[in-house]
Amino acid sequence: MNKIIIGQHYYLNIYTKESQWDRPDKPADPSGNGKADGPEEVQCSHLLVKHSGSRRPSSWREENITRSKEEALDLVKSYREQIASGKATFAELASKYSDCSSAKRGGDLGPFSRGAMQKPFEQAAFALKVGELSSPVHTDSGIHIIQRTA
Ligand SMILES: O=C(N[C@H](Cc1nc2ccccc2[nH]1)C(=O)O)c1cc2ccccc2s1
Repeated sequence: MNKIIIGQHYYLNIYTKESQWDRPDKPADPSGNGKADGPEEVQCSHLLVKHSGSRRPSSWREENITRSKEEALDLVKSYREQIASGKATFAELASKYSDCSSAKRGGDLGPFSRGAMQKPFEQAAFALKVGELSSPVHTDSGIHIIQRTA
């Protein structure tokens, strides 16, 4: 049976919310990258392909978007392959083909924190490492490829 030691102190890291019995050997890191919950803010670029089921099936490049969801997914996969293989840069393809107005900035959305973007987009973006390319992400806007840049 485990002995219970009445009154033994334990140590709580107020930044990462982690607790331990042993006395910490260095001060807690207050910089918020205690890694317990990931980054507070990320910066991403994205390439959006809208389809007939998109919340707003219109964009700077096409007044009335009629492609099917399946066609949109095929396009997104081909763009992802061109970027991953180095045949084209993210910014080149986003500025040519993204149905988001951020196309004018090579797809750059700027820095954002949680709560700013549609949930599926946020979840994918905050799970990426810097430089990483997402798999296709579905939101009410359409289908996205996301690249975390910071
Ligand atoms: O919501 C926007 N654009 C929508 C399409 C869209 N839907 C999104 C959903 C999640 C993340 C980005 C998204 N962009 C549109 O043009 O119909 C944004 C455009 C821009 C431009 C610059 C910076 C942020 C944003 S967010």
